Amino acid sequence: MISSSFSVKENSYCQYSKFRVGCSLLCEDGTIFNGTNVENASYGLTICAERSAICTAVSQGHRKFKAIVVSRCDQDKFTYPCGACRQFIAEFGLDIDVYSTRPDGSYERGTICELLPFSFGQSDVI
Ligand SMILES: O=c1ccn([C@H]2C[C@H](O)[C@@H](CO)O2)c(=O)[nH]1
Ligand SMILES: [Zn+2]
Repeated sequence: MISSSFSVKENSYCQYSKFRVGCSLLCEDGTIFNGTNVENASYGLTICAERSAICTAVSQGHRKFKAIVVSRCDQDKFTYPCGACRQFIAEFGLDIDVYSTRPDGSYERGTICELLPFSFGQSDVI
């Protein structure tokens, strides 16, 4: 998962920010989907790597996810998904593990519930 997120990061389309992000999403059945950030000249249309991977997985009929691994740029620090992506991940389960990596392969982990406490979700609207 970590190495595949590193690899897919190279496909990042990020000519505006130059901030390359790669993401690997593990489904409960073991299938892995990858995603990168895809930027746009109309900046606000940019989609993050996390949402890109989730949309790919859902489009292929997968909805049950165990973990998501995110690798960003080549910075030597751990960073976590933006607020929009946290909300997007939480839609599919508050127990999903979120891993943040560093270029040396080290990682930190937290559940989406820890990253997005008091979240708004399906039970609030259905
Ligand atoms: O969780 C995040 C946060 C940012 N980005 C992307 C969006 C944009 O292309 C670049 C800089 O914000 O990083 C992601 O892919 N995931
Ligand atoms: Zn995001």
